[in-house]
Amino acid sequence: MAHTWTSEQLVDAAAAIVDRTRASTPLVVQLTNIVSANEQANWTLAVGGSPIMSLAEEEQDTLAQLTSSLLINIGTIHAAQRATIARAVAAANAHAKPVIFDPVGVGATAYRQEVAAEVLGSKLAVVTGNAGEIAYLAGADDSLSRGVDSGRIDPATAASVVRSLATQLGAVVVLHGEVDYISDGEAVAALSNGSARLGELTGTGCGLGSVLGAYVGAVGGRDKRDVFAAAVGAVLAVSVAGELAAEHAGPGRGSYRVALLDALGDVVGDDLRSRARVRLLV
Ligand SMILES: Nc1ncnc2c1ncn2[C@@H]1O[C@H](COP(=O)(O)OP(=O)(O)O)[C@@H](O)[C@H]1O
Ligand SMILES: Cc1ncsc1CCOP(=O)(O)O
Repeated sequence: MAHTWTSEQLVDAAAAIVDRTRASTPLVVQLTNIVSANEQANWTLAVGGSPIMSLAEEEQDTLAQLTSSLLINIGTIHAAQRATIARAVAAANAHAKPVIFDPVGVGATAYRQEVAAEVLGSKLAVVTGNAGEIAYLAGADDSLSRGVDSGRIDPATAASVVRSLATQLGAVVVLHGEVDYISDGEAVAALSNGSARLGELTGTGCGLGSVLGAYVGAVGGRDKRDVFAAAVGAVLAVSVAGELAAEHAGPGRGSYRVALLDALGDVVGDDLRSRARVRLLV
């Protein structure tokens, strides 16, 4: 079925979600890695969400009832977390809470691939990753996957990979990088905001996962059109904050990291309306 978005409508819907999230404070349960967790909690707060990081399998049923969304990130996956993830995803599905999955480094090891396959067997609202991670899940090209950093991907391949993976999973798929590609299986949006300085920091892709958690939590996750707009909003919020931070920060990466958090805390819908560079490819 053909979608009915224009790029202006999509940016406007995304901008409204940025503002709505600040008014609604969605709770985002996050099972994530030990590298990025603190940054992710702060990014969630910065965009108006409420983070709770969790490690215990025993509390997942209760958290699933309370939460607006669940973020799963396998960046430092281990056996106990694997069991916790299985319980959390099952509980979120049972309570119809949207699940965002970030398969960090999935191309790197067979163990990550086993865990990712388990998560992909559940109902997911959004799958988000860099070119290597998304290409691996789509079965596109092994050579793109290397550790937790992005591989290069050409635009036509990126567009077709996100669309086919979105159709296959029944989820919105985000491929982030210098240009970001987002699809709900029908539309494919290419977003070219951002700053090369985002590449100076680890955990920006993970932080994007937390922003996705907040925005998808704010819209509820039932309507694919809303989830698509929320995903576009999350990528734009991070990318536009990345641009604003680059305009103010000192030359060191520590300064950029702080300026980025500040900018993310200040981003409002009108910043997206004035700065978004969004093209609908399909
Ligand atoms: N060279 C770049 N130019 C513009 N935006 C970028 C660039 N690299 C990354 N981004 C933005 O940074 C955010 C995080 O993406 P990325 O750097 O791919 O994450 P990761 O930490 O997984 O490598 C995304 O919103 C993306 O749009
Ligand atoms: C360095 C590292 N190692 C395991 S998880 C992680 C952080 C990855 O963050 P991102 O996926 O945002 O680059």
